[in-house]
Amino acid sequence: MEKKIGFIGCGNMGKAILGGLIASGQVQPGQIWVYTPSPDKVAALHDQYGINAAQSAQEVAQIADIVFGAVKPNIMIKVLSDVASSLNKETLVVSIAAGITLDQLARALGHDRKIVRTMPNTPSLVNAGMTSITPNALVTQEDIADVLNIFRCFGAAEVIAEPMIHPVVGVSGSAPAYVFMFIEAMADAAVLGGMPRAQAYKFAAQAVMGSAKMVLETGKHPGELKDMVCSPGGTTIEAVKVLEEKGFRAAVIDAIEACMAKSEQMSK
Ligand SMILES: NC(=O)C1=CN([C@@H]2O[C@H](COP(=O)(O)OP(=O)(O)OC[C@H]3O[C@@H](n4cnc5c(N)ncnc54)[C@H](OP(=O)(O)O)[C@@H]3O)[C@@H](O)[C@H]2O)C=CC1
Ligand SMILES: O=C(O)[C@@H]1CCC=N1
Repeated sequence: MEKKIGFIGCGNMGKAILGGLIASGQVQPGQIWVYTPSPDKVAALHDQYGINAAQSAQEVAQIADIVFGAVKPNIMIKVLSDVASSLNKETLVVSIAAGITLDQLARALGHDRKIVRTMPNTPSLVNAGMTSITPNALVTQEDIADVLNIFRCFGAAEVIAEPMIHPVVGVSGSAPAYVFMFIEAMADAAVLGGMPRAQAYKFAAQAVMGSAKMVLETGKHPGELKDMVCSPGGTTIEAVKVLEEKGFRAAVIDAIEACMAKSEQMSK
Protein backbone atom coordinates (compact mmCIF):
# COMPACT_ATOMS: atom_id res chain seq x y z
CA MET A 1 0.00 0.00 0.00
CA GLU A 2 1.34 3.43 -1.02
CA LYS A 3 -0.92 5.68 1.05
CA LYS A 4 0.17 7.77 4.01
CA ILE A 5 -1.50 6.68 7.22
CA GLY A 6 -2.01 8.89 10.28
CA PHE A 7 -2.98 8.21 13.87
CA ILE A 8 -4.50 10.87 16.08
CA GLY A 9 -4.27 9.18 19.47
CA CYS A 10 -2.36 5.93 19.78
CA GLY A 11 -3.06 4.08 23.01
CA ASN A 12 -4.04 0.44 23.55
CA MET A 13 -6.08 0.06 20.37
CA GLY A 14 -4.10 2.46 18.18
CA LYS A 15 -0.89 0.62 19.07
CA ALA A 16 -2.49 -2.73 18.28
CA ILE A 17 -3.37 -1.44 14.78
CA LEU A 18 -0.01 0.28 14.29
CA GLY A 19 1.93 -2.78 15.47
CA GLY A 20 -0.19 -5.10 13.33
CA LEU A 21 0.29 -2.93 10.24
CA ILE A 22 4.06 -2.72 10.60
CA ALA A 23 4.42 -6.43 11.43
CA SER A 24 2.53 -7.25 8.20
CA GLY A 25 5.28 -5.55 6.16
CA GLN A 26 2.65 -4.08 3.82
CA VAL A 27 3.08 -0.57 5.20
CA GLN A 28 6.51 0.92 5.90
CA PRO A 29 7.07 2.90 9.14
CA GLY A 30 7.99 5.96 7.02
CA GLN A 31 4.42 6.01 5.65
CA ILE A 32 2.95 6.43 9.15
CA TRP A 33 2.48 9.65 11.18
CA VAL A 34 1.41 9.59 14.83
CA TYR A 35 0.31 12.31 17.23
CA THR A 36 -0.58 11.96 20.91
CA PRO A 37 -0.40 14.77 23.49
CA SER A 38 2.49 13.13 25.41
CA PRO A 39 5.69 13.76 23.40
CA ASP A 40 7.51 10.98 25.29
CA LYS A 41 4.90 8.42 24.18
CA VAL A 42 5.22 9.45 20.51
CA ALA A 43 9.00 9.35 20.88
CA ALA A 44 8.75 5.82 22.31
CA LEU A 45 6.64 4.76 19.31
CA HIS A 46 9.20 6.36 16.99
CA ASP A 47 12.01 4.44 18.72
CA GLN A 48 10.09 1.15 18.70
CA TYR A 49 8.66 1.25 15.17
CA GLY A 50 10.44 4.03 13.27
CA ILE A 51 7.19 5.87 12.54
CA ASN A 52 7.12 9.67 12.03
CA ALA A 53 6.35 11.63 15.21
CA ALA A 54 3.94 14.48 14.42
CA GLN A 55 3.93 17.71 16.45
CA SER A 56 0.16 18.15 16.31
CA ALA A 57 -3.08 16.46 15.30
CA GLN A 58 -3.37 19.08 12.52
CA GLU A 59 -0.04 17.93 11.08
CA VAL A 60 -1.34 14.34 10.87
CA ALA A 61 -4.55 15.62 9.24
CA GLN A 62 -2.60 17.59 6.63
CA ILE A 63 -0.19 14.81 5.66
CA ALA A 64 -2.10 11.53 5.83
CA ASP A 65 -4.40 10.08 3.13
CA ILE A 66 -6.07 7.88 5.72
CA VAL A 67 -6.45 9.31 9.24
CA PHE A 68 -7.30 7.07 12.18
CA GLY A 69 -9.15 8.77 15.03
CA ALA A 70 -8.00 6.55 17.91
CA VAL A 71 -8.85 8.63 20.99
CA LYS A 72 -11.38 7.84 23.70
CA PRO A 73 -15.02 8.26 22.66
CA ASN A 74 -15.63 11.21 25.02
CA ILE A 75 -13.08 13.42 23.22
CA MET A 76 -13.39 12.05 19.67
CA ILE A 77 -15.83 14.73 18.44
CA LYS A 78 -13.75 17.59 19.87
CA VAL A 79 -10.47 16.17 18.52
CA LEU A 80 -11.89 15.63 15.01
CA SER A 81 -13.66 19.03 14.94
CA ASP A 82 -10.29 20.65 15.68
CA VAL A 83 -8.63 19.01 12.66
CA ALA A 84 -11.55 19.21 10.19
CA SER A 85 -10.20 22.27 8.37
CA SER A 86 -6.70 20.73 8.06
CA LEU A 87 -7.92 17.65 6.16
CA ASN A 88 -7.72 17.45 2.38
CA LYS A 89 -10.92 16.96 0.40
CA GLU A 90 -10.09 13.34 -0.41
CA THR A 91 -8.80 12.33 3.04
CA LEU A 92 -10.48 9.28 4.48
CA VAL A 93 -11.21 9.50 8.20
CA VAL A 94 -11.46 6.21 10.08
CA SER A 95 -12.95 6.27 13.57
CA ILE A 96 -12.41 3.34 15.92
CA ALA A 97 -14.47 4.82 18.78
CA ALA A 98 -17.25 2.84 20.44
CA GLY A 99 -20.58 4.66 20.49
CA ILE A 100 -19.76 7.48 18.03
CA THR A 101 -22.08 7.29 15.01
CA LEU A 102 -21.36 8.17 11.39
CA ASP A 103 -23.84 11.00 11.75
CA GLN A 104 -22.02 12.46 14.80
CA LEU A 105 -18.70 12.10 12.97
CA ALA A 106 -20.10 13.90 9.89
CA ARG A 107 -21.38 16.74 12.06
CA ALA A 108 -17.85 17.16 13.50
CA LEU A 109 -15.96 16.76 10.21
CA GLY A 110 -18.40 18.09 7.62
CA HIS A 111 -21.12 16.35 5.65
CA ASP A 112 -18.95 16.22 2.52
CA ARG A 113 -16.33 14.09 4.25
CA LYS A 114 -15.44 10.45 3.55
CA ILE A 115 -15.79 8.64 6.89
CA VAL A 116 -15.52 5.02 7.94
CA ARG A 117 -16.70 3.81 11.34
CA THR A 118 -14.89 0.69 12.51
CA MET A 119 -14.81 -1.61 15.50
CA PRO A 120 -11.45 -3.40 15.81
CA ASN A 121 -10.07 -5.45 18.71
CA THR A 122 -6.69 -5.72 20.44
CA PRO A 123 -5.68 -9.14 18.99
CA SER A 124 -4.81 -7.02 15.92
CA LEU A 125 -1.44 -6.70 17.64
CA VAL A 126 -0.74 -10.41 17.08
CA ASN A 127 -2.14 -10.76 13.58
CA ALA A 128 -5.47 -12.14 14.78
CA GLY A 129 -7.74 -9.07 14.86
CA MET A 130 -11.40 -8.92 13.92
CA THR A 131 -12.71 -5.61 12.63
CA SER A 132 -16.06 -4.37 11.37
CA ILE A 133 -16.20 -1.57 8.82
CA THR A 134 -19.11 0.76 8.10
CA PRO A 135 -18.51 3.41 5.40
CA ASN A 136 -20.65 6.50 4.87
CA ALA A 137 -22.27 7.20 1.49
CA LEU A 138 -19.30 9.24 0.16
CA VAL A 139 -16.76 6.47 0.61
CA THR A 140 -15.89 4.80 -2.72
CA GLN A 141 -15.48 1.08 -3.37
CA GLU A 142 -11.75 1.73 -3.76
CA ASP A 143 -11.62 3.38 -0.32
CA ILE A 144 -13.52 0.45 1.22
CA ALA A 145 -11.02 -1.93 -0.39
CA ASP A 146 -8.15 0.14 1.10
CA VAL A 147 -9.63 0.04 4.60
CA LEU A 148 -10.39 -3.69 4.36
CA ASN A 149 -6.81 -4.22 3.14
CA ILE A 150 -5.43 -2.33 6.12
CA PHE A 151 -7.40 -4.33 8.67
CA ARG A 152 -6.80 -7.59 6.80
CA CYS A 153 -3.03 -7.01 7.17
CA PHE A 154 -3.46 -8.22 10.75
CA GLY A 155 -6.67 -10.22 10.94
CA ALA A 156 -10.14 -10.52 9.46
CA ALA A 157 -12.39 -7.61 8.49
CA GLU A 158 -15.95 -7.36 7.22
CA VAL A 159 -18.28 -4.60 6.08
CA ILE A 160 -21.41 -4.35 8.26
CA ALA A 161 -24.48 -2.10 8.45
CA GLU A 162 -24.17 0.50 11.22
CA PRO A 163 -26.77 -0.96 13.64
CA MET A 164 -24.79 -4.23 13.74
CA ILE A 165 -21.98 -2.38 15.51
CA HIS A 166 -23.57 -3.19 18.90
CA PRO A 167 -23.37 -6.98 18.49
CA VAL A 168 -19.88 -6.49 17.02
CA VAL A 169 -18.73 -4.67 20.17
CA GLY A 170 -20.27 -7.42 22.30
CA VAL A 171 -18.92 -10.42 20.44
CA SER A 172 -15.61 -9.01 19.21
CA GLY A 173 -14.50 -5.48 20.25
CA SER A 174 -14.93 -6.09 23.99
CA ALA A 175 -14.73 -9.89 23.81
CA PRO A 176 -10.97 -10.31 24.37
CA ALA A 177 -11.53 -9.05 27.95
CA TYR A 178 -13.89 -11.89 28.80
CA VAL A 179 -11.78 -14.46 26.99
CA PHE A 180 -8.77 -13.34 29.06
CA MET A 181 -10.90 -13.75 32.20
CA PHE A 182 -11.81 -17.26 31.05
CA ILE A 183 -8.14 -18.09 30.45
CA GLU A 184 -7.20 -16.70 33.89
CA ALA A 185 -9.91 -18.78 35.53
CA MET A 186 -8.87 -21.96 33.72
CA ALA A 187 -5.23 -21.35 34.66
CA ASP A 188 -6.21 -20.75 38.32
CA ALA A 189 -7.93 -24.14 38.26
CA ALA A 190 -4.83 -25.79 36.79
CA VAL A 191 -2.74 -24.15 39.55
CA LEU A 192 -5.24 -25.59 42.04
CA GLY A 193 -4.51 -28.94 40.44
CA GLY A 194 -0.78 -28.41 41.08
CA MET A 195 0.44 -26.99 37.76
CA PRO A 196 3.02 -24.13 37.79
CA ARG A 197 1.31 -20.87 36.80
CA ALA A 198 3.33 -20.04 33.69
CA GLN A 199 2.64 -23.49 32.30
CA ALA A 200 -1.04 -23.16 33.23
CA TYR A 201 -1.42 -19.99 31.10
CA LYS A 202 0.22 -21.74 28.17
CA PHE A 203 -2.06 -24.76 28.35
CA ALA A 204 -5.20 -22.65 28.86
CA ALA A 205 -4.40 -20.16 26.09
CA GLN A 206 -3.44 -22.86 23.60
CA ALA A 207 -6.69 -24.73 24.37
CA VAL A 208 -8.70 -21.55 23.66
CA MET A 209 -6.79 -20.78 20.48
CA GLY A 210 -7.06 -24.36 19.22
CA SER A 211 -10.79 -24.50 19.92
CA ALA A 212 -11.34 -21.20 18.09
CA LYS A 213 -9.36 -22.53 15.12
CA MET A 214 -11.54 -25.65 15.03
CA VAL A 215 -14.70 -23.52 14.83
CA LEU A 216 -13.22 -21.41 12.03
CA GLU A 217 -11.55 -24.19 10.07
CA THR A 218 -13.86 -27.22 10.34
CA GLY A 219 -17.11 -25.32 9.78
CA LYS A 220 -18.71 -27.71 12.27
CA HIS A 221 -21.31 -26.50 14.76
CA PRO A 222 -19.67 -25.65 18.13
CA GLY A 223 -22.09 -28.07 19.81
CA GLU A 224 -20.86 -30.92 17.63
CA LEU A 225 -17.24 -30.00 18.43
CA LYS A 226 -18.15 -29.98 22.14
CA ASP A 227 -19.78 -33.41 21.84
CA MET A 228 -16.58 -34.74 20.24
CA VAL A 229 -14.73 -33.91 23.49
CA CYS A 230 -17.29 -35.43 25.85
CA SER A 231 -16.49 -39.14 26.21
CA PRO A 232 -19.40 -41.14 27.66
CA GLY A 233 -18.98 -41.38 31.43
CA GLY A 234 -15.77 -39.34 31.08
CA THR A 235 -14.18 -36.24 32.56
CA THR A 236 -15.47 -33.51 30.23
CA ILE A 237 -19.17 -34.15 30.74
CA GLU A 238 -18.61 -33.66 34.51
CA ALA A 239 -17.27 -30.16 33.78
CA VAL A 240 -20.07 -29.44 31.29
CA LYS A 241 -22.69 -30.37 33.91
CA VAL A 242 -21.19 -27.94 36.45
CA LEU A 243 -20.98 -25.13 33.86
CA GLU A 244 -24.65 -25.66 32.99
CA GLU A 245 -25.62 -25.72 36.69
CA LYS A 246 -23.72 -22.45 37.27
CA GLY A 247 -25.41 -20.75 34.33
CA PHE A 248 -22.25 -20.34 32.23
CA ARG A 249 -24.04 -19.69 28.94
CA ALA A 250 -26.63 -17.39 30.52
CA ALA A 251 -23.84 -15.44 32.25
CA VAL A 252 -22.07 -14.93 28.91
CA ILE A 253 -25.28 -13.91 27.14
CA ASP A 254 -26.26 -11.51 29.96
CA ALA A 255 -22.77 -9.98 29.94
CA ILE A 256 -22.82 -9.35 26.20
CA GLU A 257 -26.37 -8.00 26.44
CA ALA A 258 -25.09 -5.41 28.98
CA CYS A 259 -22.19 -4.59 26.65
CA MET A 260 -24.54 -4.07 23.68
CA ALA A 261 -26.90 -1.95 25.79
CA LYS A 262 -23.99 0.30 26.82
CA SER A 263 -22.89 0.61 23.19
CA GLU A 264 -26.43 1.70 22.22
CA GLN A 265 -26.62 4.14 25.12
CA MET A 266 -23.25 5.68 24.15
CA SER A 267 -24.56 6.24 20.59
CA LYS A 268 -27.43 8.48 21.75
N1 LIG B 1 -9.08 -0.89 23.80
C1 LIG B 1 -9.82 -1.67 23.00
O1 LIG B 1 -9.82 -2.92 23.09
C2 LIG B 1 -10.68 -1.06 21.94
C3 LIG B 1 -10.85 0.31 21.87
N2 LIG B 1 -11.64 0.85 20.90
C4 LIG B 1 -11.79 2.31 20.81
O2 LIG B 1 -10.50 2.84 20.63
C5 LIG B 1 -10.45 4.16 21.15
C6 LIG B 1 -9.20 4.34 21.97
O3 LIG B 1 -9.25 3.43 23.06
P1 LIG B 1 -7.92 2.94 23.77
O4 LIG B 1 -6.84 2.78 22.75
O5 LIG B 1 -8.29 1.79 24.61
O6 LIG B 1 -7.60 4.23 24.67
P2 LIG B 1 -6.21 4.72 25.30
O7 LIG B 1 -6.55 5.56 26.47
O8 LIG B 1 -5.29 3.56 25.48
O9 LIG B 1 -5.58 5.67 24.15
C7 LIG B 1 -6.09 6.95 23.88
C8 LIG B 1 -5.07 7.71 23.06
O10 LIG B 1 -5.59 9.00 22.80
C9 LIG B 1 -4.56 9.96 23.05
N3 LIG B 1 -5.15 11.26 23.34
C10 LIG B 1 -5.69 11.73 24.49
N4 LIG B 1 -6.13 13.00 24.32
C11 LIG B 1 -5.85 13.35 23.04
C12 LIG B 1 -6.02 14.52 22.25
N5 LIG B 1 -6.63 15.59 22.76
N6 LIG B 1 -5.60 14.51 20.96
C13 LIG B 1 -5.01 13.43 20.42
N7 LIG B 1 -4.81 12.28 21.13
C14 LIG B 1 -5.23 12.24 22.40
C15 LIG B 1 -3.77 9.37 24.20
O11 LIG B 1 -2.50 9.97 24.24
P3 LIG B 1 -1.68 10.18 25.61
O12 LIG B 1 -1.38 8.79 26.12
O13 LIG B 1 -0.48 10.92 25.14
O14 LIG B 1 -2.59 10.94 26.52
C16 LIG B 1 -3.72 7.91 23.76
O15 LIG B 1 -2.69 7.73 22.81
C17 LIG B 1 -11.73 4.39 21.93
O16 LIG B 1 -12.53 5.26 21.21
C18 LIG B 1 -12.35 3.00 22.04
O17 LIG B 1 -13.76 3.04 21.99
C19 LIG B 1 -12.26 0.08 19.95
C20 LIG B 1 -12.12 -1.27 19.97
C21 LIG B 1 -11.34 -1.97 20.97
O1 LIG C 1 -14.52 -0.82 26.43
C1 LIG C 1 -14.67 -0.07 25.46
O2 LIG C 1 -15.49 0.87 25.50
C2 LIG C 1 -13.85 -0.27 24.19
C3 LIG C 1 -14.71 -0.53 23.01
C4 LIG C 1 -14.48 -1.96 22.65
C5 LIG C 1 -13.41 -2.39 23.51
N1 LIG C 1 -13.03 -1.44 24.33
